[in-house]
Amino acid sequence: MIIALAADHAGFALKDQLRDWLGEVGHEVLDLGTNGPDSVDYPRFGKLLADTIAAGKATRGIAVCGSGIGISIAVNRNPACRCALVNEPLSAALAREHNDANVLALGARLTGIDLAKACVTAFLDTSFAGGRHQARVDLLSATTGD
Ligand SMILES: O=C(CO)[C@H](O)[C@H](O)[C@H](O)COP(=O)(O)O
Repeated sequence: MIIALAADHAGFALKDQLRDWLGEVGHEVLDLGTNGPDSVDYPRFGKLLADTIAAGKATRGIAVCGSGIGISIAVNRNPACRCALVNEPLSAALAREHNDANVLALGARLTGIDLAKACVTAFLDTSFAGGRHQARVDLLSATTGD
């Protein structure tokens, strides 16, 4: 499984820590930037991550900005992505189990590295439950949603 990561200037340090840790524990990672503190626009990096998922170049994504809000909105504009903004691991697990989320969003100004790692672990280790949840996820992909 290839995991793509993207962040803005507020999220790049946490993104880099997660990238290095994921690599150390054996995951294949794709770092889409940004790679420094210079101010950038989260919609560009959210779109880059979403396009990467939509193109099949990665099967999971991690998106980081200051709060996680802006970049999660950006990722979710692509219908190929179901991006969940979380700040604790149970939500990360439920995002997989119920929503088949393929992108996790984190807020670097709100979530420290240990909590972020716990969220990422739950996100990567939890399977989609299917069943009644499949029809609901299918509705998310439908044009009108009804
Ligand atoms: O999108 C956000 C807020 O919803 C993110 O937290 C951004 O990282 C933040 O807006 C960036 O703010 P800055 O003052 O330009 O560093």
